[in-house]
Amino acid sequence: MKILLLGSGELGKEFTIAAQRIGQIVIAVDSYENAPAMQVAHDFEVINMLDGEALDRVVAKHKPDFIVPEIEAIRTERFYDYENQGITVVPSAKAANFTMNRKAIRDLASKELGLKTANYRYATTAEELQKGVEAVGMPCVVKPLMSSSGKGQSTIKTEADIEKAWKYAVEGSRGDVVEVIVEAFVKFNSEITLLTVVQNNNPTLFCAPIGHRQERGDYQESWQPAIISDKDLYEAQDMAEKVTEALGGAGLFGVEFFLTDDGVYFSELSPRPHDTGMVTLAGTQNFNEFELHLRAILSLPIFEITLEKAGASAVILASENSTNPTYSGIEKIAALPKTDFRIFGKPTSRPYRRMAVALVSDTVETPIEEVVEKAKNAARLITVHS
Ligand SMILES: Nc1ncnc2c1ncn2[C@@H]1O[C@H](COP(=O)(O)OP(=O)(O)OP(=O)(O)O)[C@@H](O)[C@H]1O
Ligand SMILES: NCC(=O)N[C@@H]1O[C@H](COP(=O)([O-])[O-])[C@@H](O)[C@H]1O
Ligand SMILES: [Mg+2]
Repeated sequence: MKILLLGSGELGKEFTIAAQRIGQIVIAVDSYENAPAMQVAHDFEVINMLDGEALDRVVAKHKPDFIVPEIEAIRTERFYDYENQGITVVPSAKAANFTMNRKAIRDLASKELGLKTANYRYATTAEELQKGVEAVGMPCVVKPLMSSSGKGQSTIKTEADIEKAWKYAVEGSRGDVVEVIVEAFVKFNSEITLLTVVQNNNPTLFCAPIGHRQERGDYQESWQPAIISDKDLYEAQDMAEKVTEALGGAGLFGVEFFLTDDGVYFSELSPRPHDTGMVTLAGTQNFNEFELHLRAILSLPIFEITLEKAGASAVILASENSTNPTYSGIEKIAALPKTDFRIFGKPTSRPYRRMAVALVSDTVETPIEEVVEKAKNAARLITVHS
């Protein structure tokens, strides 16, 4: 089968490797040359994926069987057309289109499906944001409707923050829409990603929940399994099933939840492998999240997902701009037991750009905090130089 991968970062690279291993053809697309997945794909294209005509050209040229989005910033409206042409858009044109825009997915989850979410409003001007803040109360979180990895996201604690939050969100917005969502701050005890695998002819399966910690809206460490109550787990699974069913198609979704004293809140979801799911690269499961995504897409039956180990991942970020990033400390991390790492091979760095990840695993009985601590210490051994 021929797969057109739209987005070629670290997640796409691992997906491509999984696909290559079982003889699939991958054409990797991104906005810059030598992106991680391009380094391991059969062929590549460099285009602006928000440009519908450029997308049409690439689709017409390669005639893929599958289109697999790897990022959100894509002219996803075109996907409905590709579906009509007989191409399978993963997981579905609707899933990719709805999750690209926080408004579409939030209204679907909250209004249509009745899932519990933070109270929220939308705003297209600083004045509307002021009204939104009054409605949801402070503290609250502001995010551009189109952004990811925490870009343009900030927390409003006092009146004085409103104007700043508006400007920051508009600057951090990636699409052509100048609109933000303002959400009540959820005082969560922890947050999880529930990797949910929707299969074409078989039941939906759930991975063991993944816990994670975020800074600046971007993940720093993730671990599996997250220790949560059965009640919270069933609530999360039920919500994940409802939202993935409404979006349609087959594939792996990363469904994000906040766990609070008054139950589970739905946050958002990725209709594709999730960054926090990189912990599965530590060998925590019989199949990692990329293999699961691939199998579900190809309609290869997945009999079960088993938790084989406890694991943790910790990110390794760049601190400076560079067009030739290099790495030190690899021999140190390599010397550690039960430890592995990935260097993504990004051709350039900028402050806070995720360049690599440390992976640690241990027996399922090991206290998960210990595994996380080891992953953090391992990550500190690698330095990105400019
Ligand atoms: N309403 C909220 N209350 C409390 N914390 C929040 C809220 N919204 C977001 N956060 C924090 O910010 C993080 C990032 O938010 P969110 O997942 O919405 O951003 P994102 O830009 O879509 O990130 P990604 O694309 O990496 O998933 C959350 O995981 C959580 O830690
Ligand atoms: N939270 C979404 C996420 O983790 N996406 C992953 O990061 C890449 C972009 O990285 P970059 O900004 O360093 O190019 C994306 O291509 C994807 O692999
Ligand atoms: Mg998120």
